[in-house]
Amino acid sequence: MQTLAQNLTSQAVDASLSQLILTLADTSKAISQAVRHGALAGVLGATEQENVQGETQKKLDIITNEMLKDALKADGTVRGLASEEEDHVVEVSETGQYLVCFDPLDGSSNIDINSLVGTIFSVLPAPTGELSEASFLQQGRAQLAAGYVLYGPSTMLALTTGRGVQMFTLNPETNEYLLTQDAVSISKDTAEFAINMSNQRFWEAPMQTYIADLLLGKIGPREKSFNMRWIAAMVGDVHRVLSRGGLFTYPADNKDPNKPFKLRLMYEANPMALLVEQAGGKASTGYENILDIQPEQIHQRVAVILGSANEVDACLSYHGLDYSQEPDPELG
Ligand SMILES: O=P(O)(O)OC[C@H]1O[C@](O)(COP(=O)(O)O)[C@@H](O)[C@@H]1O
Ligand SMILES: [Mg+2]
Ligand SMILES: [Mg+2]
Repeated sequence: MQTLAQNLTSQAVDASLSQLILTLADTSKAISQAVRHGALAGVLGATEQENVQGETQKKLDIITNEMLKDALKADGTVRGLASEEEDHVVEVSETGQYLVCFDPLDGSSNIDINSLVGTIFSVLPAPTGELSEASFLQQGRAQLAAGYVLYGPSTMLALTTGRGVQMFTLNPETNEYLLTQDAVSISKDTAEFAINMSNQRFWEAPMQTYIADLLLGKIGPREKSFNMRWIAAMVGDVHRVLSRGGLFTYPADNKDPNKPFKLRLMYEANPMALLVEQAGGKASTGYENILDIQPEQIHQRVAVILGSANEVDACLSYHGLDYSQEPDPELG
């Protein structure tokens, strides 16, 4: 089995980008250890602090953020970073070529129940000139690499550098990531969906109707039964979608009018959308392709609908969009 380093070489990934990916991977091994020790290391539980988004930070949110920041500062290829747990962008090295956006620990509410959590990252090219928040506001299509590490029964890394999606499993004996799945491909069709059903009454009408039709199963317009899953960690839900297909959505809701969306564009939606597209799936807000969004803020939130291509199309058709048809050449 190929190691991560061998795989990057065989894919002819640029040397400095490979170095950055290996740094992220090495840090995830240390995070995996910290997560694994759990209550033994006293790392569970919340702190008194809130992040810029008003969410109480867990101890592990802060620990993992510091681990990634320290590693990226030492790496030498990074110009700046943006993190869920940092109010502002952080300048790293004047000579760095890359910007890294990350969610150091996704699925924070799962920490204290010993359930799935992960790290999500996105790598963008660093524009020349002074570093500011504006340097980061690039469309998801500009990402040079994206991936996540899932700290589950085994620790797994899913990665894309724009050459499909590869999955690596951390060998606990050698502490090395080994390629366990190449050319990951999401099935076009699925009978499984993931949504937080407790928000149902707050969704927009198209999502209400779409989910109601899924729940009707064989006796409804879809004429097929669907199963539902919800891990409460995007990283776990997207891993399932990449592994066996499915539709994952965190749609717009009006529970809190000041916060219509939950997931963050720069370090949750964009990297996951690139992985999903590279595996043959689709990722949309319901109204536009996630990778085409022009970001306005580093902590901006978006609606997310992603997964098996035909099922995402089915969901979009309820939003008045039909992406499954080829464009009409007559209409130009
Ligand atoms: O609390 P809910 O509605 O189940 O939301 C779960 C969602 O929130 C998140 O946990 C947000 O991520 P963080 O834990 O990094 O804040 C997603 O991973 C997940 O899909
Ligand atoms: Mg998250
Ligand atoms: Mg997080």
